[in-house]
Amino acid sequence: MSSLYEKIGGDGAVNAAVDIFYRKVLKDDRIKHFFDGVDMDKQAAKQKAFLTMAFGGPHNYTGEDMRKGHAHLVKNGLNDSHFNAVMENLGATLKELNVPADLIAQAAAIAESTRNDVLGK
Ligand code: HEM
Repeated sequence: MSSLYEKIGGDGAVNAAVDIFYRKVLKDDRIKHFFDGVDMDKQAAKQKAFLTMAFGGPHNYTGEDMRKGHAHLVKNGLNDSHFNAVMENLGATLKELNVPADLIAQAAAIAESTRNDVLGK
């Protein structure tokens, strides 16, 4: 037992979290419009990538990738308030899965570390 990713439950936990997290995001009036026209089924790999990153698991994304991947959203107004909403949904998802609070805080800190890249700052 070492990384946060393993402590949270590895690949199995990511799969469980993906469904709950995206159901929340797509219901959230503050941010759902950013996902208009994004085929969420085809996005399965990307959804998993998001959560794997937040859990500190193995992924191949750099900060530059996050910048490029969200640049079109920033052009459409993506800002801190939307980032905060995603963080809220992430925390609520992990809580629902009974992830201990200290691990939720660690996942939040990792997701938070991508803020400037995601928002193109
Ligand atoms: C918490 C930090 C975030 C992380 C770690 C993250 C991670 C990712 C990753 C890994 C992808 C896939 C990139 C690719 O392979 O092309 C992605 C795509 C996407 N993200 Fe994020 N993201 C974050 C924040 C946000 C926020 C705040 C929003 C909007 C409210 C958002 C909306 C999207 C959308 C709509 C896509 C799909 C873009 C497309 O394919 O057109 N993300 N994100």
